[in-house]
Amino acid sequence: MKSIEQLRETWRRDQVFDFVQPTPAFDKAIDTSHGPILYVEDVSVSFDGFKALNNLNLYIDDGELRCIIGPNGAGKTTMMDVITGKTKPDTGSIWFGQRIDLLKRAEHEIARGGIGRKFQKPTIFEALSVFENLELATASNKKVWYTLNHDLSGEQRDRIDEVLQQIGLTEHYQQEAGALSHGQKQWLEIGMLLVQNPRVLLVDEPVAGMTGEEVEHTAQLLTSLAGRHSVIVVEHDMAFVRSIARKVTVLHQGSVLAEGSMDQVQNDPRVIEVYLGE
Ligand SMILES: Nc1ncnc2c1ncn2[C@@H]1O[C@H](COP(=O)(O)OP(=O)(O)OP(=O)(O)O)[C@@H](O)[C@H]1O
Repeated sequence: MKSIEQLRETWRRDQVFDFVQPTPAFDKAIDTSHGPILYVEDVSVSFDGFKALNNLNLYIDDGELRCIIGPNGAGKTTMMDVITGKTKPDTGSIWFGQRIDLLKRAEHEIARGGIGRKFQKPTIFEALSVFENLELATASNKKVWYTLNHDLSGEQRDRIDEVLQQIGLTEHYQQEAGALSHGQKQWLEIGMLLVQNPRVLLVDEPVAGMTGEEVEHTAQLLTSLAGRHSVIVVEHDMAFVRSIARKVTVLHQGSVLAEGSMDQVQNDPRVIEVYLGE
């Protein structure tokens, strides 16, 4: 008969109870060989008969930085809600690469599977240090059981150091998060997503309330993330969008009204009409 010690060695918690099974990583299944990492096709969402999304079609290429603009009520938030699984559309399909059907996945699976979302209001732990916040965010990755029961691995520590550099908070790593400036809190929250190595990052109004210097830093940060991640930025601040934009999508009444460079969309008569009529 095996001793308790021997049993412990062979016992795998994640194989005992279904409910502690870690979410399977999507990584290997994400097929971007045709270019896009996200396919949003013919997606409609109605609230009490009102169409917040109306046959929306949107394709995001792997590694691109896309800005999404549009007047109030255009459907930008609802678009992020359907991609992240918060809202299930009435019709249409959403694929992560060519093989993962996001409509069959729950919100937490999508988050852990590689689609990170940064809400407007930071949700950092104010009483913890910058480093501890990043450490906790690391723990919510796919190996959650492992991470909660072990010290950080060298690889995780290296990733946190790398992210601290990216978000410009290396010198503040011991500082209490609550004492950071508004901009630094926003970067920390982006960092908390980055330590989980998301393939896609959705960022909602990242520069609202920031100082000019903070806006500039945020522009550098988001542009530096493209390539390794696909970044979707929803923003009202046109000067900021202009400073980072490669391709811009204009939403209006739940559909794509125009798409192209910032100059192209700003000179599009349909876009001008929609914004002037706001
Ligand atoms: N849960 C809901 N119930 C009812 N109506 C909703 C709901 N969520 C959104 N809507 C409506 O759907 C439309 C699109 O809303 P959405 O928040 O997606 O637009 P938005 O482009 O993000 O706007 P804003 O720029 O003002 O944040 C709006 O008219 C909104 O009132």
